[in-house]
Amino acid sequence: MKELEARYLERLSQLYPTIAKASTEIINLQAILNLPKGTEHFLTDIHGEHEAFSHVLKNGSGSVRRKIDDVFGNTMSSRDKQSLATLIYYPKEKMERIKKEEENMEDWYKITLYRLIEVCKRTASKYTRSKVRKALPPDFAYVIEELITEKSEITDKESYYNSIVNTIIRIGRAEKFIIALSELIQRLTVDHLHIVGDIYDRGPGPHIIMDQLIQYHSVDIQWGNHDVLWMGAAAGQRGCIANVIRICARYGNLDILEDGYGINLLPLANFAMNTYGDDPCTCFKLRGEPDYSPDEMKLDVKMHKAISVIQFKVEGQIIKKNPGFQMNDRNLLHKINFETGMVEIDGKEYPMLDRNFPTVDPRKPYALSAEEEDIMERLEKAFLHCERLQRHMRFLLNKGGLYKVYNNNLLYHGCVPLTAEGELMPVRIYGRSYKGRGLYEELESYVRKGFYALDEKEKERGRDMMWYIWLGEGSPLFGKDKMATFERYFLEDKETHKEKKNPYYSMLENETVVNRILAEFGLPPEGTHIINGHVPVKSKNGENPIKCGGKVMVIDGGFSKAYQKETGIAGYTLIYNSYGLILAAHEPFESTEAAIEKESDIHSDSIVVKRVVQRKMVGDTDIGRELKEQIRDLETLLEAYRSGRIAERL
Ligand SMILES: O=P(O)(O)OC[C@H]1O[C@](O)(COP(=O)(O)O)[C@@H](O)[C@@H]1O
Ligand SMILES: [Mn+2]
Repeated sequence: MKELEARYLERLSQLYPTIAKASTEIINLQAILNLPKGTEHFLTDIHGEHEAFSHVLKNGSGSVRRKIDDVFGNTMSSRDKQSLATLIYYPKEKMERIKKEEENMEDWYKITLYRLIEVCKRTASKYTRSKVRKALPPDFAYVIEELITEKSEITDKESYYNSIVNTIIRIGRAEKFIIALSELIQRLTVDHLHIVGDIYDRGPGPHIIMDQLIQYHSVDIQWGNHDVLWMGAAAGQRGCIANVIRICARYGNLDILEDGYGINLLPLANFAMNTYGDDPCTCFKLRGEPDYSPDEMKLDVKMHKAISVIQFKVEGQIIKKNPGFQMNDRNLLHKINFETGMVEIDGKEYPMLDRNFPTVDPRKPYALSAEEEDIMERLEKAFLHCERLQRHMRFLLNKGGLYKVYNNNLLYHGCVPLTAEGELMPVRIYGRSYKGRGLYEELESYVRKGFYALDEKEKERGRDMMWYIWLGEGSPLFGKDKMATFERYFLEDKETHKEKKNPYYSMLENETVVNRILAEFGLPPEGTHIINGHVPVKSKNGENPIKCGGKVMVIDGGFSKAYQKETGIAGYTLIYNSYGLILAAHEPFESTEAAIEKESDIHSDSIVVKRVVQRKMVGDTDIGRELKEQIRDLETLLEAYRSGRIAERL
């Protein structure tokens, strides 16, 4: 041990070779510990709605607006504040409009620059100089630093300031400078972003969201069931591929695959036209309001049906291959009587709403036809070899996981599967039983194996496990007894469509249970929270996202347009700044266009869930803990220098 410590100190002394250098670093780190904690932003269930996502990212769920309020208080009208906020969110677009209306642009530039610099000063004051410097846009780094740093030596600050601003305007750089300042404010307002799952499916732009996340300065992701579905598809798992395409078809979003990811769907389209040419495919009507011509609509519903039938077949094969999944009862194709058009489910007979299954051989209902097989082979290759998709999935793998413990909060997308008694529910994974945190970790390791395992068998298990995570009863990301896709397409009886939620969801007011979950993940019962998404909060029915006196927050972002329309669901996002936790309730997002034009902000209401007694500092956070460790190590090094154990490297 002593030897290890000596070696470690030697290494450290290479980085801090003198007493002076080690001391400076200790002082710097100590200074960081005493700064206010950075703002964390939590978003979930974005479901491909890239415009709404982008807006919430820009407004920091109300954080930018709060900064403006802090700086200008009563000295600015609410309208002006909103205009300034909109400018900060959409500087380029907003200025285009202003230029058309404003008569004296020079005055406008002056006032605006002054205002932006004030907001910028306030947002930057929470951080060290070095951190702010790293965030500065290179073109304006020097001048911004000048403007946002207090200059006690300069007595006539106003004229110093004015001369800089006048020069910027005179040489025609005002617009670029306004854009740079606005983006800097956005960048500094939120220090770290958490995405609590479900970036993909239902909306039109998940690939755009992924690109934005890759650019974002600091983010972690807790995978949602839809994200793992896409990961499985990218890994070449056929059940996942079929589901991904089915959901894209269902929402009129096949463009995501064709244009976004360059996956060729022509073979599927041809096959669908040939096979279901005269079939009205009434069970496969689209959801949402895709911008389609009647012909496009016709083609899409046929593709929707074609891929759904393929899905039921390949899923049947996966279920047979993996008896451990215990999903035999989800295999329903062999329960259809193709002559009478009845299907038997749980001992009851139901009439099928669709009776046209030209590719299903009643003797071998789960076998793909030769054409279907050919399509799946091509799709598998296309998913595996799509560069953009693979890049997006690698990002999910690198920045994400199934859960995260961060600054005393436990984050996951769905739930921790529980028994009816509120105990951790054991789930069998390839012959062994896991629960709670162990279950999470085992499943996550299989997801990674699905991409990286050398052993082909393990890799295949990993891939199949991704499909299971999407819809399995024991999946913490799904948290329901079954996914009733078959019933929802083919049976009229709504009772059969019901998917029963895991007992977890009805026990969130039970403090003993909640503490049990927290303890399972190594967290104490006090000062900690569970943050999850996945279940839309039906505010119309009086549902509340805050449970267990504020210990649990279910913050489905409610971004999904199709869901908003049907149930009046409100979305929630969460902010955790140095003063506490703030829940933001959102109204439906109309469009980026409206946000700029009408200056409407979808963030409507802020509910303070928890206000800390003492402002939280970096020293109180996880990073603070690491910094304190570094300080301790450096102090040991200092001691070694001073006692002569290690010589300075002068
Ligand atoms: O309404 P849709 O898009 O058909 O999806 C319904 C399906 O989505 C699920 O709710 C899963 O998606 P979520 O993770 O967004 O809840 C299934 O349980 C359900 O069968
Ligand atoms: Mn989900």
